[in-house]
Amino acid sequence: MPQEISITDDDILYAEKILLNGSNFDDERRLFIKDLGTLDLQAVHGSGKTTVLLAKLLILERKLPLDNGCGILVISHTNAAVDEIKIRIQKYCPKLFSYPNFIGTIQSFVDGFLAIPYYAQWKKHKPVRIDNDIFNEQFNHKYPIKYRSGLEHRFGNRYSSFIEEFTIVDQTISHFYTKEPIIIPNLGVTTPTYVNLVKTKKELLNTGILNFNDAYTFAKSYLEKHPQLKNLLQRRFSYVFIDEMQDMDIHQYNILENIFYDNANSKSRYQRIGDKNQAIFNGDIRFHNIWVDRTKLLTLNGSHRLSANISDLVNCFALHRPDGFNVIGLNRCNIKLYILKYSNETIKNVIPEFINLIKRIKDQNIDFANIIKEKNDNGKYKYPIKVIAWNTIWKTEEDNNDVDKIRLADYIDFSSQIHKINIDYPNLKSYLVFYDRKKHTLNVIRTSILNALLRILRLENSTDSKSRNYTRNTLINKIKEYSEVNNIQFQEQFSLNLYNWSIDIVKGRTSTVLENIKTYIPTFLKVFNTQIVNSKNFIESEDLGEVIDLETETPNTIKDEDVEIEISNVHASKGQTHSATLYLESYYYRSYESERLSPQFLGNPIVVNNNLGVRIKESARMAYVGLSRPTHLLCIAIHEDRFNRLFGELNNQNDKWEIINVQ
Ligand SMILES: Nc1ncnc2c1ncn2[C@@H]1O[C@H](COP(=O)(O)OP(=O)(O)OP(=O)(O)O)[C@@H](O)[C@H]1O
Repeated sequence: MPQEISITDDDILYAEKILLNGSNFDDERRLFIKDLGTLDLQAVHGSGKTTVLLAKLLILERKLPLDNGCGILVISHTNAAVDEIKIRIQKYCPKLFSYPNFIGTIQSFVDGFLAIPYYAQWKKHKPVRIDNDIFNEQFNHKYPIKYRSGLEHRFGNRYSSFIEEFTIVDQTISHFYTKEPIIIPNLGVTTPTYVNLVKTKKELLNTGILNFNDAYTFAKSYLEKHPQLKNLLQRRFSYVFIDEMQDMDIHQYNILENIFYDNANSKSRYQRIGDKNQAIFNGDIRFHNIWVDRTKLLTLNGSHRLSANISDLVNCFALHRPDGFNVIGLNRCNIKLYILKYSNETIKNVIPEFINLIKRIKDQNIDFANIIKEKNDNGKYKYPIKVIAWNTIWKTEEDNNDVDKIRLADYIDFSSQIHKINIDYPNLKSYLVFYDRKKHTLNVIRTSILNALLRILRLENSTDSKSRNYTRNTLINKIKEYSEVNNIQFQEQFSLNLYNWSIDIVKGRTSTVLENIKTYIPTFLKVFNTQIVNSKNFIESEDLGEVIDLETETPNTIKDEDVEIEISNVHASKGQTHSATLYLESYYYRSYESERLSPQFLGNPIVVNNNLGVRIKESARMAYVGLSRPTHLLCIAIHEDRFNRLFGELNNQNDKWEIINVQ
């Protein structure tokens, strides 16, 4: 059994002083902080679940070292979440952040404690790399292109995930974790495509070029072959805390469960913390059924972040609604909820109107005026003002005139916001690596790829007299014309490629994209009656040379007098606390959040049953996360057509909402 530790009121007072700016933990939160047994904590948005975990860790630091060399394990999903823990408490916790304790991502835990030792035992050397990018680059390099094109054709968008999700079990292509055979339609196991797939994967495994999923394959095998390992890990880590549990994928969930719960036989105390309603990363609708609550389930219900107005609204979007579900907004701010009603003509005035509103409210509300100014030790705003949207995918030039597919880019003229990006990099790869990573839209990547294609055209100086003078727009027009003249779907495929490449780069699959673009270039050049001659070095060279590091450039912000706002997407705002948030409705799969969720905006809690569509569920989760960020001011931008059609019953006589017509 782990060493018994008791947490006193004095310990809690110590944590409050560091974390709470004069406030206190109430009984519900003290109950969790004091409890070191195996349990789940389901905590609603803004209830302070990160804060109570930090309190517990600050207190445990005072009790370290544990007896018998045992340690504490803290796991989160992303590096950003781990960094957040470090930023907030590392300076108070020198012991917690060193051996035998471990604080890191689920991937770093699995790599370090399971996959690498097992691989080293098997091969007598450590893996060369565990990294999707390098794996994909090497895979595409080794797997003959003639077979790859056939597979890409079969899998379409899913090709990259397929390459990362398979392993070899007895010469059979199988799922990396379940080890079940993967049936590839119309592909026999004796075909060269299949045989070479097996051969290439084996070669990479033997050399030690692994992807992230391979680490789970090895981890699982290690645990199966050495059952005593589980015991060793349980002894090593007496207390295990998993933050943002709802974001774990099923294989991550299972491996943790197997080691640290061990069918209730574990020596470790295992605490899982999260909010099922905020699962927007794994995108897995089944996840609600995967995370099975522990017998001991603690909850944090009140939201310290939200006011009653905001909380009452956000409650309506919660898909996971245990009996009596109701998030109480504990923040006493009484600012109304705002709708900014815009038209096609006034859409670009939505953000300026939001800025005006902030200025007005700050003149009337001293608390708001103070909170928007507050800064952290690192000089950044503690509670930033943000504009967020779900669909931040850049429109292609072709659908620019389609006013009914509104996305983030329609609300703001990015060309005036984005600083000059170098458009003359030394080689194709640089265009894929040095796009502006601070921007959360795909547009910057798409633009960078188009710039690279223009550069190739310039280098080729083809017989098409315009080649040297194309701009991104005229290039797209030329492709459109080519499709029409030849009566083929070239333009559609070109747009789809740009979209898929941009998405894959965001996901870190730069090497795969580079290979895909290289393969596509001859087809692209045919449009201009030319082929690769002068651009060969530009396409092949991979030396990134001395290029400015765009990571250090300023993020996407707009400053108007003393109001600074940041533009971002809903995913990136996860876990954040804003002082004011403007949520821009956006088009996704044939409709808008304001359409799919209009009953919820009007105050009706969502009813979860088997008839509830997948897109409605997705939209509800997105709205739940996005709308639950601000402490004070929540604005939602809705088009007047949708407002008039669906929100007619809201008007300014309402004591909760205020509707502003954007002029
Ligand atoms: N006990 C408390 N008293 C007062 N304020 C608190 C308390 N706990 C947390 N807060 C404040 O409430 C806000 C939200 O806290 P925190 O980020 O820990 O919540 P969370 O549950 O992790 O949020 P989410 O899951 O929605 O991202 C922060 O500004 C935090 O400082």
